[in-house]
Amino acid sequence: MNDFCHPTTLLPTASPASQPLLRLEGLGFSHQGQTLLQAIDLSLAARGRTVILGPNGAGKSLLMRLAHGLLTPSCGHVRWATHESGRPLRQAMVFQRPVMLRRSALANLTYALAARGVPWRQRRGLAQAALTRFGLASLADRPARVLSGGEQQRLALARAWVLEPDVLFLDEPTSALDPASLRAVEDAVHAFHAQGSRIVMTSHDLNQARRLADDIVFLYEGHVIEHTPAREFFHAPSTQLARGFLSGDLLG
Ligand SMILES: Nc1ncnc2c1ncn2[C@@H]1O[C@H](COP(=O)(O)OP(=O)(O)OP(=O)(O)O)[C@@H](O)[C@H]1O
Repeated sequence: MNDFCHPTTLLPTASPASQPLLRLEGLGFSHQGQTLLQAIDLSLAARGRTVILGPNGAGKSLLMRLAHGLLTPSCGHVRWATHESGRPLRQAMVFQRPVMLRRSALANLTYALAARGVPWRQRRGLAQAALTRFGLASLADRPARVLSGGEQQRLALARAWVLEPDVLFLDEPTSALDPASLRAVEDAVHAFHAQGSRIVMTSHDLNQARRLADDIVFLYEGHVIEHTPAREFFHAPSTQLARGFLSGDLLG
C-alpha cells in the first residue's frame, strides 16, 4: 500500500451522462516507492480541447495513460461518463512515436476496424476514405513501418479517425515533425473536434497550446497546479509556478 493515499480500488464506474465526461478523483500513481502522481482531482467537461502542460517529467503522459486505461492507478478513481444507451465511450490514443503494425498502411486501418467489430465488407471502403482524408491514398499498399515520421503520424490519425472516437488522446503528437506535418496534425485536431471528439493532449509547444486549447491542465511534479480556461491561463495564470513555466524559468 502507498502511504500517499488511502487504500482504494479502481472503480471505472460509469457516471450518468449528465455528469462531466471524465472525473479523476484522488488519483495517484507510484512506482518502486516513488510517487509520480498525487491527489489528482480533475473534471473534464463533455466538449472541448484540453491541453496538459508542464515541465519534463511532470507526469503528463502518465496522467493520460491512467485516464485512457493503459495503466492502473495506485489509488483513486477514474470515472468516465457513458452514452445515454449505457455504451462506454469510444477512446483512441495517438502517441509521439506512432505504433504501427507490420502490415500495409491500409491493413493497419482495416485491422483496427476489425478489432472494433466493423463488418468486413465495410472495412476497405472506410479505410480508403480515411487514407484519402489524410493525404495517404497513394501510400495505401506501402508497409506502414517504412513510412516517414510525418506520414506515420498521419496514418495514426487516420487509424483513429476510422474508429470515430468519442475521446481522442494525443501524447505530444507533433514533437519531431516539420512545420507542414505539424500543421496537418493541428488541422486533424480541429477536424476531430468538429466531428464531436473530445480532445485531451499534451504538448511542449506553448504556441500550439494557444492555438488549440480550450482549457489547460498545468502539472508540476505530479500535482495539478492549475486547471483553467486557456485564455485565463496564458493571460493571467494564478500561480507563481505557472508564471514561471510560461516565462521559461521553470525547467523540467
Ligand atoms: N509506466 C510507468 N511506470 C513507472 N514510471 C513511469 C511510467 N511512465 C512514466 N514513468 C515515470 O513517471 C515520471 C513522469 O513521466 P511522464 O512521461 O508522465 O512525464 P511527462 O510530463 O510526460 O514528461 P515529458 O514532457 O518529458 O514527456 C517520469 O519520472 C517517468 O520516468
